[in-house]
Amino acid sequence: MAKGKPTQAEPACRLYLVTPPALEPAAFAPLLTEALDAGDVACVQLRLKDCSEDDIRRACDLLRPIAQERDVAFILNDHPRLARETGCDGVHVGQQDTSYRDARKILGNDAIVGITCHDSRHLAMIAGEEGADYVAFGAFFPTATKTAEYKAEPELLSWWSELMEVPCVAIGGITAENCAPLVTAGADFLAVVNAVWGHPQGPAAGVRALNAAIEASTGAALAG
Ligand SMILES: Cc1ncc(COP(=O)(O)OP(=O)(O)O)c(N)n1
Ligand SMILES: Cc1ncsc1CCOP(=O)(O)O
Ligand SMILES: [Mg+2]
Repeated sequence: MAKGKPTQAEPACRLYLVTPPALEPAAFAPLLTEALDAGDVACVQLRLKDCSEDDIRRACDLLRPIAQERDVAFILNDHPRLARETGCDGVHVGQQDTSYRDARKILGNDAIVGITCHDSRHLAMIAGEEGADYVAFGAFFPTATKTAEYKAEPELLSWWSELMEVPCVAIGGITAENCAPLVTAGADFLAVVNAVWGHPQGPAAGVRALNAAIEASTGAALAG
């Protein structure tokens, strides 16, 4: 994930993979490799919940090179200090986490800092003005991965992308079957957990299905 909007050489909407909330790094490494070798992925977010800092460090040390060797940005959820310490490309922080300002102070200007904005134009405007590298909206669809308290609509993506340069990420229950309205509305990135790691034919099939759906929706949007 380069900082800023995708260039003309890049697809208009790209995949943003978020890891399952619990994983065993050595067992997960081949799955991550399989997913990243299956097609275009802009970014991987390591999102481990209920883990010690040492567990997160160990996971970063093993998984970060797999992404970075493939020019895929590796972003850590929730922990800006650990992100800096372990050589991640950036951090994702939510409204209850470290503030944007502190995360930026910890990581410096070259790092990617993304912010959860739920379904809120107001939160997104603040994040954009403060200098966030992307704003994340969701949940767009029902999800079993996280208890989602907010429900976002595709119009939020079209409003944002028509008005703002800062890229927007859509998250929450996104699958190859339901993603078309989000792509058409202007999502720069689709963030997914279960559609890839829970795909019945494995993560490579998940990445291929999502990229095919993104391409089909982008083609349809250009034609229409
Ligand atoms: C890309 C992306 N968008 C939203 C979130 C959610 O962040 P947050 O609200 O801090 O919740 P947790 O993920 O920490 O449970 C995200 N992680 N990534
Ligand atoms: C982290 C997060 N934030 C809002 S929904 C969500 C989980 C998305 O996972 P899935 O793609 O499996 O619905
Ligand atoms: Mg968080």
